[in-house]
Amino acid sequence: MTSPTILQAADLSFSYPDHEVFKDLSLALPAGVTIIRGGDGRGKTSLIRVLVGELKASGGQLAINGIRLDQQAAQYKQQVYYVDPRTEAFDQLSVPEYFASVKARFPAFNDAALPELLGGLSLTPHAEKKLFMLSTGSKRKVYLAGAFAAGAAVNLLDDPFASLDKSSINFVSEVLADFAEQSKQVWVASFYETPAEIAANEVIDLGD
Ligand SMILES: Nc1ncnc2c1ncn2[C@@H]1O[C@H](COP(=O)(O)OP(=O)(O)OP(=O)(O)O)[C@@H](O)[C@H]1O
Repeated sequence: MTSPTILQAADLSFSYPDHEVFKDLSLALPAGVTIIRGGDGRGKTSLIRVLVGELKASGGQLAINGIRLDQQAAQYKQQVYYVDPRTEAFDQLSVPEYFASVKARFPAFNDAALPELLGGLSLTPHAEKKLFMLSTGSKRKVYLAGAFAAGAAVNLLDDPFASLDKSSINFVSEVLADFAEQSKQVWVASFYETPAEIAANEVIDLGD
């Protein structure tokens, strides 16, 4: 039996004013883990931001659980967790305040998972700090922990191993291996090279 599609893209195209990034991309992503693979500048981040609804596609359609971005944008976006890893938007929040903000958006937020997530990502010593006090890697880990707890239907992780220590990479891989087995959430992660640690259900290859 094939799993039902959660995230659907039909003939999706995206261009910056001076060049085309991708054209007529069609996707039918079921629950589990999908990897976007591509070399430098191939469009991984742009594709993620189009799927989130932050960048407007130049053509095509997107739907999550049958809710179309062009018809019900707010309801579509409510189903998506994505944080630009470089954002400074949450810098003035403490780690618990950041998680509270995620919980306010995603009612299925799993508070009970936080201690294990913080431990697995070696964030426990930083658990009360404000985000601006954290290193790039620790901040990225807070956003990853937020994703893992949020319970969103679609989760987009841009280069999730970047700036992470080996033990956190192993932990993220284990968490994603668990999410590969469930039936309600799509996990899309972009990488320069498909990592051996991650068994993806689907791969979107943007080339080198
Ligand atoms: N705001 C922008 N305006 C114009 N071109 C852009 C813009 N942002 C990115 N680009 C270009 O679009 C292409 C795709 O960029 P994107 O960041 O999506 O690729 P990527 O695969 O995520 O790259 P990397 O792995 O280097 O982060 C690149 O050629 C990039 O230089």
